[in-house]
Amino acid sequence: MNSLYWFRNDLRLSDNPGLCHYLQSEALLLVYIWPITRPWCNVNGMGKQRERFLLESLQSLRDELAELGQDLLLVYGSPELILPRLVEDYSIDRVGASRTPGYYERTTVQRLQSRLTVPLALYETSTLLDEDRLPFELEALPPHFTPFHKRVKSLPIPGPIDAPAQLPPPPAALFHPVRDNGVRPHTALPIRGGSHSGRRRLRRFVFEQRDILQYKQTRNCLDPLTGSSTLSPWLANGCLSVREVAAAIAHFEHTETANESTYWLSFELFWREFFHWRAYRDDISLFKLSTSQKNLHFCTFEPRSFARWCAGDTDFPLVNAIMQQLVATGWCSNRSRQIAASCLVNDLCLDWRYGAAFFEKHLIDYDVACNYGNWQYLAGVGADPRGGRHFDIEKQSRTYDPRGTFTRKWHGERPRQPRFVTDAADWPINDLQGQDSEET
Ligand SMILES: Cc1cc2nc3c(=O)[nH]c(=O)nc-3n(C[C@H](O)[C@H](O)[C@H](O)COP(=O)(O)OP(=O)(O)OC[C@H]3O[C@@H](n4cnc5c(N)ncnc54)[C@H](O)[C@@H]3O)c2cc1C
Repeated sequence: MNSLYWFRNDLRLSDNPGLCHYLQSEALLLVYIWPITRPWCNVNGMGKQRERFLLESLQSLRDELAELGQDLLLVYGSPELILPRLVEDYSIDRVGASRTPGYYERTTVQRLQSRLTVPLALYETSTLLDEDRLPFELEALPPHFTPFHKRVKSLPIPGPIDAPAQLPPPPAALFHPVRDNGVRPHTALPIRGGSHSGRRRLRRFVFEQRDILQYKQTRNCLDPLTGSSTLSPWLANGCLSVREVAAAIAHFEHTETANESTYWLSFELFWREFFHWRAYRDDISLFKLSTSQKNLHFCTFEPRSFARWCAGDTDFPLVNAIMQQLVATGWCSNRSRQIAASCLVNDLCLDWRYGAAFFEKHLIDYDVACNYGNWQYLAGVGADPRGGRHFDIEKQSRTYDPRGTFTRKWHGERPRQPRFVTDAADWPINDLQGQDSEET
């Protein structure tokens, strides 16, 4: 039997339950389809750092596959057009892929299913628990994190499965090298995509430097690699599985020590879990401005405010520094994301989705469920029982950047600008007043 496995957000060999279903095939075609980024909320394309991290993750997967005599076919286009063609060209009998949240992702799979002449199976590869292990139907998912966590926190999490020792050979196909986009990691975040780097970071954070023991105290640090785990880029691209991270924490707690911090890191993994299941359940409403009459979100779209926020040129030096860090490195801390998001929603009164789209473009850890779920939460239209969070940016600066080191490092101080500017050429006020008008 010939099989095709379509890698999506599961760019790894170890703990990949989807791939494991195809080890007995006669020939196995492994495919990755470059994500199509659609223009949305004045944002288009993928940021250079996000693209770089993804390309490195693909190269690393390809290197791992080469050791097992396999390769990865990297293609560009729509899955629903590409995969049926590959099925025909390579006489494929069955197709497998990981299940991923997201409305476009789901509708793409639906269209693909209607075009394929062979069965398509989807596997859960990105959550701690499988859907059939949840103690409720997805439709009855608790509305907020706390009741969700109470119901799932004691359930056994399946251990990660080993990488296959062998893979069936690929069919005779033309495999192209993974391109290099010429971008290097920023010196402030010198990390690379791929399972090897992800596992190294996990080992260091948990077992070697044992930073996990102070995580609860340091997690709000604005710099990467020194406060929080900074595992998100590998988790989001699937270079690391969330079960591998959970297993490493459990092993550390079992063999070394458990404290509030080790508990807190697992706790954060459940936030990720919650947002993933919410994204599956909420589908397209994850992208709606407001999800009910109760949480109608009043906002405007003032292009200049949005442009200033994106460029890190607002009247809030800390927000400017965060935005500079985000674009330069592709990452910013959870605290920074909350501050920047609150600024966009509450101080600039913009539609939260514009901010989410900008994050989507740049984050090397972009994850549709975590990004849109957290933005909804911040804007008070999602899973937050308190409804909307307005951060006092001055207070946040005093607490999290008391000496202004972070703000200076990322050039957050900008000359203040008038709140509204009117270009006399576009809006000749003097004309309206009947002064200085030129006869035409
Ligand atoms: C507006 C906004 C947008 C966000 N967008 C994303 C995104 O696109 N991708 C993404 O992975 N995370 C997102 N987050 C969640 C969180 O900010 C990042 O997961 C975290 O900053 C990653 O750094 P870390 O790995 O050092 O996290 P740690 O604090 O070390 O946490 C460990 C892991 O737990 C998970 N986690 C932690 N906090 C959250 C959270 N609030 N929600 C969901 N999962 C969490 C992540 O997988 C993270 O890697 C967003 C948060 C906000 C407020």
